Amino acid sequence: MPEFGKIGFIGAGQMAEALARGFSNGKMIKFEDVVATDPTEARMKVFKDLGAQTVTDNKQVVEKADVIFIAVKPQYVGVVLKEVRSSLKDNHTIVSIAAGVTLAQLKEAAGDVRLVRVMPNTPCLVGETASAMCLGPKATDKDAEMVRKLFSTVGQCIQVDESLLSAVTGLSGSGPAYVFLMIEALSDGGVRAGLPRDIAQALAAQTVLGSAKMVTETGKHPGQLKDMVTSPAGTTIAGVHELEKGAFRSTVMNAVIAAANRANELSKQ
Ligand SMILES: NC(=O)C1=CN([C@@H]2O[C@H](COP(=O)(O)OP(=O)(O)OC[C@H]3O[C@@H](n4cnc5c(N)ncnc54)[C@H](OP(=O)(O)O)[C@@H]3O)[C@@H](O)[C@H]2O)C=CC1
Ligand SMILES: O=C(O)[C@@H]1CCC=N1
Repeated sequence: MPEFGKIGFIGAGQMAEALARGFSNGKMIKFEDVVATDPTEARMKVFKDLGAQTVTDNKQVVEKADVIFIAVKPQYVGVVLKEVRSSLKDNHTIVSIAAGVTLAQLKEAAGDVRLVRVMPNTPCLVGETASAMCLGPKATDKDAEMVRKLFSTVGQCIQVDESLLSAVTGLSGSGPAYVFLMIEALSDGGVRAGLPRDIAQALAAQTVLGSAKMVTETGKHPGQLKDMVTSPAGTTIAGVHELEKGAFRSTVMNAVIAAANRANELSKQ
């Protein structure tokens, strides 16, 4: 019996694939212990080609798996859980990654089963996810330990109160998209200044990676690290001044808040 039993994915889209590949790269699971389902044949093929078992009925995932990831869009979570409710047993742990769908809504649809909410992000594909989880009333310490262990192999997983999960969604759930925009914009800037595209993109990505590492490894405040780059009357302050004119920091803050608000709206649908 594998450590986590069989892992099921209801919904085999982008995030399910990122998780499954990440868990497999982190040697937490083998694809032969994964069972997945999705209405889109092309998505089933992705999982089949990776070595997972694919089934055509959501109930079959529940019958075959012990840990079941609900990885459909938020508006379908209730429908999917009601569909499989009668097949859920004591051995099952349900892990929903859907933005905005609350533990109370999950319980209403699935019944009083062991529920965990996780908000991951796509960098789990490269072992660098920033994720947060919260536990439903029936989830056990073992469930918490299992989910933490799974997600810790693909990055970080912190336990938070459910009231913070929309803020987590706005920051780290959606955050990779903001960072990708930043990398694209840095590359475009480099191209505008005369660099070939491939060199610009490599420099932009490595600059973001190295800067993030300086924050995590030195523990210094980002403002202090910014000051270390910024020579008096130098080049950097000229660039920083342009960003401040464009309200860079408040725009990024507003992006996080807009995404968190959207997660709260999804809870009300
Ligand atoms: N993408 C991300 O970065 C993150 C996503 N999430 C959450 O993950 C969930 C999935 O998002 P994402 O992977 O991006 O979305 P995708 O659309 O890529 O994946 C969802 C998949 O579920 C399938 N699906 C739809 N209805 C059903 C059903 N009744 N039974 C089984 N499968 C079904 C969809 O098929 P079809 O296309 O045919 O409808 C689709 O392939 C969402 O709830 C999102 O909030 C959380 C964190 C990060
Ligand atoms: O865009 C979304 O709704 C999902 C949730 C967090 C990241 N992607």
